[in-house]
Amino acid sequence: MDERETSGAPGVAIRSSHGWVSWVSEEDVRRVLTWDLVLAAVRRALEGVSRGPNHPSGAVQPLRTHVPAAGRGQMLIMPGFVNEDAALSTKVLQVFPGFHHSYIFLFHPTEGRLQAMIEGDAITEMRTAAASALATMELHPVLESEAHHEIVAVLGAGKQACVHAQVMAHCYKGAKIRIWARRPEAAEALVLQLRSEGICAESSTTVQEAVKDADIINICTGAAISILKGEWVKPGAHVNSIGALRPNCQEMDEALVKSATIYTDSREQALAGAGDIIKTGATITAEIGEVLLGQHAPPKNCTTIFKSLGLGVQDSVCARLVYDRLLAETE
Ligand SMILES: NC(=O)C1=CN([C@@H]2O[C@H](COP(=O)(O)OP(=O)(O)OC[C@H]3O[C@@H](n4cnc5c(N)ncnc54)[C@H](O)[C@@H]3O)[C@@H](O)[C@H]2O)C=CC1
Ligand SMILES: O=C(O)C1=NCCCC1
Repeated sequence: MDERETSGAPGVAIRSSHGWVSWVSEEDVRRVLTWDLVLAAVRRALEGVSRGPNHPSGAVQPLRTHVPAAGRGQMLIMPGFVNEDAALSTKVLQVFPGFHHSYIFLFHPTEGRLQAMIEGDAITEMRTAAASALATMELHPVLESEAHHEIVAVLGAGKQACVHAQVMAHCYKGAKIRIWARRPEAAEALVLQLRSEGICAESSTTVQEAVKDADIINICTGAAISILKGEWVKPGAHVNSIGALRPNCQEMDEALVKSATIYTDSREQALAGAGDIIKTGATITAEIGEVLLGQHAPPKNCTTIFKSLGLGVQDSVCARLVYDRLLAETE
């Protein structure tokens, strides 16, 4: 009999001395994940972080470890456990010149054995954008008026910019997306891709033009110094800030950070790594999980910032989701 038939493991099954382990490709991840599934899973992860490790629906979220490697690269290690989802994993992210990829190792939550090795880039993209979308919907709820279509600025034209535009269009029907990128041709290419997906998108030539009157701003670049000034941002707008993830980096100017109410995915991770908060001495009002749980009511009509650090628990719930959906396909 073909060993694959006997393994019961989804994806490409590899026999280890501790049982079958699945190798799950990027293609399979993209095939089984939908925005609604990822939004729901990331919500449970964020709530779990804010509930803490001792709650029955809590999560365990250690700090990310950075391992500088010989030469010019580094390895980032991102573990996480979400009890509600039986999701225990570690993401290993390789950041080397010309090579920037991640792998998620998913473990059986009670037996400890390795269940799957999953290519991690698609999960990283979708769960990061989902966290931003969840924060945005809490802090900048969809307006009742059907006449109002949110203006959404996206700074950057890379992987995160693309998924942020897509998830914003998914959550805010009729949203008008504006893309700014350092290279205008990259912004144009993303605009064409989004339009081909039925999303209303246009490019802007400057950051200031992109964010003018915008209701929602997504900073999705590799910038290490501030590219967004407070004076350009409409009072009451919401900003998702997902980059500048080192204590000495910044992507928003002090005026913006100081004028806004600030939320994060993890207080602990933000105080360890978010230069926008560390360098400005800004106060974190609440974790977004506390808002999702109804433990904190966001103020109305204030400018808000979601400082996203990226958490291993977000990867864990998505990895579990992918594995379970692939398993269901084999049954
Ligand atoms: N918070 C989170 O959970 C996560 C955050 N990130 C962060 O998101 C950011 C974007 O990541 P990806 O889209 O995967 O990268 P990418 O390489 O696909 O795209 C980066 C974009 O930023 C632009 N860029 C680079 N330096 C710039 C600068 N100084 N000024 C303006 N634009 C600049 C590039 O031209 C490109 O358009 C990075 O800062 C990354 O560290 C990525 C994954 C998760
Ligand atoms: O959360 C992730 O995944 C991250 N990816 C790139 C930079 C650090 C955070």
